[in-house]
Amino acid sequence: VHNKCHDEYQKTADWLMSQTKHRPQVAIICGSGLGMLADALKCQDSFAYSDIPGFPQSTVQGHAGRLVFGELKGKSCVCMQGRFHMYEGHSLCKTTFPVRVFKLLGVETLIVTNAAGSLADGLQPGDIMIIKDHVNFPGLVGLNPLCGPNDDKFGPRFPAMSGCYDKGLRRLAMEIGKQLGVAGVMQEGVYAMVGGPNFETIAEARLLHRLGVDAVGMSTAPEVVVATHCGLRVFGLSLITNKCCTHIDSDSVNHEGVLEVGRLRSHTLQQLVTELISRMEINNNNTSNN
Ligand SMILES: O=P(O)(O)O[C@H]1O[C@H](CO)[C@@H](O)[C@H]1O
Ligand SMILES: Nc1nc2[nH]cnc2c(=O)[nH]1
Repeated sequence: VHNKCHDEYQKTADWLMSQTKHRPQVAIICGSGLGMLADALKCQDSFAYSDIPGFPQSTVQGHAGRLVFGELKGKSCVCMQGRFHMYEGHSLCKTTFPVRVFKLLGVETLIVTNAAGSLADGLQPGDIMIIKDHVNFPGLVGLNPLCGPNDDKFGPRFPAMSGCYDKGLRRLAMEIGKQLGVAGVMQEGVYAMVGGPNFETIAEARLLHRLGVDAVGMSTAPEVVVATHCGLRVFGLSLITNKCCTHIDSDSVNHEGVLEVGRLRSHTLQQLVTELISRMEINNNNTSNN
């Protein structure tokens, strides 16, 4: 466990607030190949992760490594073009570092996106799965970013995780999907995080299928756990980039294919996320700073 102290998050948040006038209400974490979600932001201020004090570095192709602030339909946003994964060798505390920084910046709502493999018969590559719940496999065996001394300033020792994906935002997203004419490729499902970096064996994919998992990836759950712990409202979506290999004659998965599906669906995802942000209500009752 490599816990960070409150001051380290605060230092990064203070530095960012000294560099930009934006005071974001919504944060977006872009999944593999989904960095274009930041392109919709107006009046951008952007920072390379390597220039931000305390920030880890992105090492995965398809994750640019840039934090972008900007306005979207009257709401102030911050967008991570590139996330951190456990398999890159980061501690879970590092992979989730930005989430607590967002909290200190005054963010109320976190939107997490990812690329994921499908285990459900009804989920095809190109489909969008609204995450209704997750199975945090590393977390179940103690690889949890909240391990170690609890920081009561962020949240309780034993936070509830039932209902961590906001029901109202899920409903709103499905409604927007209908209006955009993409409801046919959208459905809710359960996301499971595995450690990676290898894709699943056939036996592992079959096991996940039998456990009721709809889509699998190597991220997201730790970010959502940390966000829920500190009281952020969370919305999550998976872009289904491939079917998991459940038979010896299934097509095998590769990262280039994952990124390609992201490119093909970029426009739809951008529309969906933009509309969601535009129509979500913000309470403005976050008193963590400014
Ligand atoms: O979860 P994101 O970052 O979207 O990326 C997913 O895609 C990569 C594999 O192609 C893995 O990193 C997996 O987690
Ligand atoms: N673990 C895992 N992660 C993914 N990310 C994108 N596709 C996949 C997949 O099939 N399995």
